[in-house]
Amino acid sequence: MQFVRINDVTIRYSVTSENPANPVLVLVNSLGTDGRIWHHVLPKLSDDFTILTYDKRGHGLSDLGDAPYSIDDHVDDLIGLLDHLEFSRVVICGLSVGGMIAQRLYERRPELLRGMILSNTAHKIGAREMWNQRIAAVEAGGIGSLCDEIMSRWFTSEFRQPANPAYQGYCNMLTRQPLSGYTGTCAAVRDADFTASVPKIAVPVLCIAGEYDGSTPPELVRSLADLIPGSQYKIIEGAAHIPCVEAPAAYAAVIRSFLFNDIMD
Ligand SMILES: O=C(O)CC1=CCC(=O)O1
Repeated sequence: MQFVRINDVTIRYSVTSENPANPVLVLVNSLGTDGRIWHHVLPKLSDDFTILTYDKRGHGLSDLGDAPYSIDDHVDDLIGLLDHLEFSRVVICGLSVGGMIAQRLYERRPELLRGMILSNTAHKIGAREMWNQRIAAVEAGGIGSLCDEIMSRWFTSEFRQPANPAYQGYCNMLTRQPLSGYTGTCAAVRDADFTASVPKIAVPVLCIAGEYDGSTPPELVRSLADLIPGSQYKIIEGAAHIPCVEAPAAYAAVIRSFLFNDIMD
């Protein structure tokens, strides 16, 4: 685990097995989570890829910075982190708002990317009013007041059992995120719309949906894939919004297949 100061914000990051011969895969976490969501996926991919994970600003051990944020604030941090590590021509895998960060990174700095995995995400997620209501509810009652509702979209009912300690752990992860980091990123998602820019993406793209995803349902992810020429679309069965937690083997397998068949020469 390492830390770097970027744009006056301390960012926590981690890089696996830095073998210069391996392609770099950058994993970008979702709203209300931090880089630990990738824990079960890393061992399945790290023999063949150098993997960068980090905590977006306002999440995990990274600083808050000045909330609310825009997607560009998150993209500035990621560009700073890639520059710091001297990584370029990476494959990015962004989950949910992480996928929006990926879409905007491509728009701003396409030369940094050789491929994209847009996971449980879309060109536009949710209506402005929905995000404003969520921000107001969290400001009034804390993130915990929405925990059950949010978890019902993140995980299947099989996972959401009180006897499942992992379920409790991810509730803790959500509710322990800094309030303004969470609401600040809600504002970034609210204000983002990449409908016009994603048809211009000209690197290989894999769009991943979770069968039971209540936040970015399969038909929404499919509509993103339909906008991107030549993109692939895969559904992870038996998972919801966070398949890297609920179905890490299936998730790593579709990523591996895409990387080996469509990215690496
Ligand atoms: O918490 C949610 O509703 C799901 C979500 C939307 C954007 C994101 O990153 O997560």
